[in-house]
Amino acid sequence: MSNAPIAIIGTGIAGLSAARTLHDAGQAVQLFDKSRRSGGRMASKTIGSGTLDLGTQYFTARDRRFTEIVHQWQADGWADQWSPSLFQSRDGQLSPSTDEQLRWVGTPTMSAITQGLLDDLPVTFSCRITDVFRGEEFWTLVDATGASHGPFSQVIIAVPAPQAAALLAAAPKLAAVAASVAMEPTWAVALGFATPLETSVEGCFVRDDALDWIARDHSKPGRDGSLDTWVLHASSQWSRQHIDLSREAVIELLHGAFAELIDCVVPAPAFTLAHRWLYARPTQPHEWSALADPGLGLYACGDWCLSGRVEGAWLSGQEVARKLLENL
Ligand SMILES: Cc1cc2nc3c(=O)[nH]c(=O)nc-3n(C[C@H](O)[C@H](O)[C@H](O)COP(=O)(O)OP(=O)(O)OC[C@H]3O[C@@H](n4cnc5c(N)ncnc54)[C@H](O)[C@@H]3O)c2cc1C
Ligand SMILES: NC(=O)C1=CC=CN([C@@H]2O[C@H](COP(=O)(O)OP(=O)(O)OC[C@H]3O[C@@H](n4cnc5c(N)ncnc54)[C@H](OP(=O)(O)O)[C@@H]3O)[C@@H](O)[C@H]2O)C1
Repeated sequence: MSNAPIAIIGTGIAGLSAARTLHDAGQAVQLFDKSRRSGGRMASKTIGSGTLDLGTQYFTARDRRFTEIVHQWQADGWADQWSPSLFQSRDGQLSPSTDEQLRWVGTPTMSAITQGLLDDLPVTFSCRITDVFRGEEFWTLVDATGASHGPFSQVIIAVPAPQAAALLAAAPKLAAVAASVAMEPTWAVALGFATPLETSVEGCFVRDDALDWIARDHSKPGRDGSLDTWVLHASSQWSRQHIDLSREAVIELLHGAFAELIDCVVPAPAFTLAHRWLYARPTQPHEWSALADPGLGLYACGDWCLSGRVEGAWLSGQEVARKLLENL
């Protein structure tokens, strides 16, 4: 066994789930991410004195192992339950839609969970990996500036499937599996109101043309900030149809759909923001858990290997770590 560390590309929940387990098993890891901080689709956006969850809104825990770790995160102060006043909207009709489902969020921000998992593990941010190749014994990564990183004993690719396919070129079978996964986009819009809206809605499953989900971000536990903040998610279909629209136009259209849906007066927002998630969710769940070529030392994990949700991403990271340790 070599002393070279294991490279992990991606500091979303899947990459960090794997990283933490490998580190706890005594393996040296080195993480890379193209963003400036961890979280990926669980990232939080800082707005003045507050933050917003533009991606993941909440997560559920159905698997026993994930339920246990979520309770650990709660004990660590990284996560808490969110019990919004839930509604649904169908054919323009808004109605209460209470249920018994436990829903969790990171506290005080969604990214607290990945920040907690990352802790002091070695990481290089703002580093987009473009090439992953193997020499006689070790792996080398090349980033978008042309700089090389390595040597590494093994590589885990923990990025959305369409981005993983390119990085898996050294293992054509794994690359083909990743390339077969279609992922849908989501346009997200945040609105901040100086005066709280006069509605009891805190979360709403929407089945209309444009919107898919709205949430009163401010109602989540631990959120600060002076504005009454809302996050609106467009449906996959609407997002695909409007993929190249300007941010301003998307804000105007989704703000309009929100004002029609909600049961109160909607004044002009004091603050607006739009974000386009190109690879928001796989079109369908899979049962791969994780991809592995142990002979080469190349692995892949991510939500797209399982349920397309936070729980699936974390479980996929666990599985990739298990497979890698088993083959050392
Ligand atoms: C709008 C939206 C709403 C959602 N809502 C929910 C929800 O309510 N509940 C739920 O359970 N799930 C939800 N999800 C899904 C959930 O966010 C994902 O399943 C989960 O976060 C995926 O984690 P991951 O680690 O697999 O991938 P990611 O979080 O995408 O992490 C991949 C990381 O890899 C980095 N990366 C990519 N390419 C490179 C490269 N070439 N070099 C270096 N770094 C790279 C990225 O910057 C990113 O940090 C939502 C997703 C979106 C987009
Ligand atoms: N926008 C994106 O890009 C997304 C990517 C990935 C996931 N997204 C959403 O995350 C939610 C996670 O699903 P899950 O963990 O299974 O949460 P649930 O709350 O259980 O929701 C699943 C699904 O069930 C319907 N639903 C649940 N509770 C209610 C309720 N009280 N009233 C009405 N409907 C409810 C709802 O789907 P429908 O098709 O039945 O409307 C929920 O979506 C999940 O919301 C993903 O969409 C987004």
